[in-house]
Amino acid sequence: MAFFSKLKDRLFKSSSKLEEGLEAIVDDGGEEELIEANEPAVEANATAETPDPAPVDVPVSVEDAVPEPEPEPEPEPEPVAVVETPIKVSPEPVDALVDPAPQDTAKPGLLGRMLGRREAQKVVRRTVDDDMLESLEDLMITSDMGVDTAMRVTANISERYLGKRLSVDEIKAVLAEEVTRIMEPVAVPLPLYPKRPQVVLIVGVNGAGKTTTIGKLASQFTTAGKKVVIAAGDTFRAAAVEQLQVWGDRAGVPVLTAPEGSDPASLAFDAMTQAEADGADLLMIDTAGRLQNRSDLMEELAKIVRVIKKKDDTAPHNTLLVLDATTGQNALSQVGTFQDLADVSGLVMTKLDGTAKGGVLVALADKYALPIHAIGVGEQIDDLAPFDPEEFARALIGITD
Ligand SMILES: Nc1nc2c(ncn2[C@@H]2O[C@H](COP(=O)(O)OP(=O)(O)OP(=O)(O)O)[C@@H](O)[C@H]2O)c(=O)[nH]1
Repeated sequence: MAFFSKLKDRLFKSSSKLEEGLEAIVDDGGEEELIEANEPAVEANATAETPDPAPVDVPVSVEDAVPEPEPEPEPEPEPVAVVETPIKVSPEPVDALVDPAPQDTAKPGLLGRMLGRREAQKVVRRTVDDDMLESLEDLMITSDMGVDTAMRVTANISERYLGKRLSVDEIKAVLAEEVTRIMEPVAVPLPLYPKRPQVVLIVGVNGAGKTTTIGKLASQFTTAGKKVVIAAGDTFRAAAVEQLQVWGDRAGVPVLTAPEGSDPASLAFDAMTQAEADGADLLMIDTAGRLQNRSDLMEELAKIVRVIKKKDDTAPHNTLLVLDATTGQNALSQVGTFQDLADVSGLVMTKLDGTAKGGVLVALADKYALPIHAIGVGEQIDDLAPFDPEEFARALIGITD
């Protein structure tokens, strides 16, 4: 199955919520129209404003991302976007002006057919006015896209379409275009640097999906030919360490552990030593997610960073915050909290499958503009996908091909 339809199927809860809302908005005050097949609803110049889709994979350059104190002996670094490896989708153009799903078809009469008239279709359209825009704004807010985003998107729609008549499918296309535009700048694959080992610190609350994401990433990096080492930094929870070992086995990657209750910073230091000795390309360090005791966690993370820096003062090279999409608006506040605790460099959003809260990604992008490196769409090892803004927008809004 193509990944696009997979994501669409998995985001169905978000999309069906939006879809039902849009249908209700258009039905409320909309009127049925008979249109010629493929007749545009609004002037062609509206499409002229459609932005060109940005390239999906935009690796961050090494120079920009990691200040190197000494020049590397290697030739000019080539950032490798590991999350783009397994699945590649070609974005499809958003055609805002064609109503692709007629609800009914009226056959032309004999005379019409003899004169070669095209088939007419029935479609319900509603005039874009203040009431309609307000309903649209409310729908976006209840779909977790955030108040600011909802206001901005409806303002854009108002500017382009006020007074024009749009069908559900046409509004969906316009919305997908707007969401794509917001998401494009944050769609940045996890960068790989020539620095060995590249140290990736994984942070996030318990249950967000850190262990699973580390396992999935380790598998993808390994498939991409990278040597990976994992450090089980949540030393206070034996179950967490065991789970990480299970994922390490699945990915074929060694997991370094320390006795229960021992200092996570000391494990991080040992892991650095071993990763260096092994010539590992990547060291992924899991961390605890006990937000209940914030100051302890802050101290723990700060200490891990301090000892890592003793080995390599440019490390950690990435601090990934793993967020659970099912927590909706809570994911937003977690970003704020973890930005205070650690220097978050990018996000992975898990559990986008089977949630009606996928819209929170739009609010996150709009508010924090942090790179979204990948999304989790299931519990299996392959269920980590590159973040493709257009694909996401179409899946979120429920556009069918
Ligand atoms: N459906 C779905 N489930 C996921 C995804 N990612 C993780 N999970 C599930 O979420 C639960 C928690 O995942 P973990 O990886 O253990 O989360 P954690 O952050 O390491 O949690 P702690 O070990 O408690 O710190 C597990 O049951 C995972 O299978 C995803 O993308 N989709």
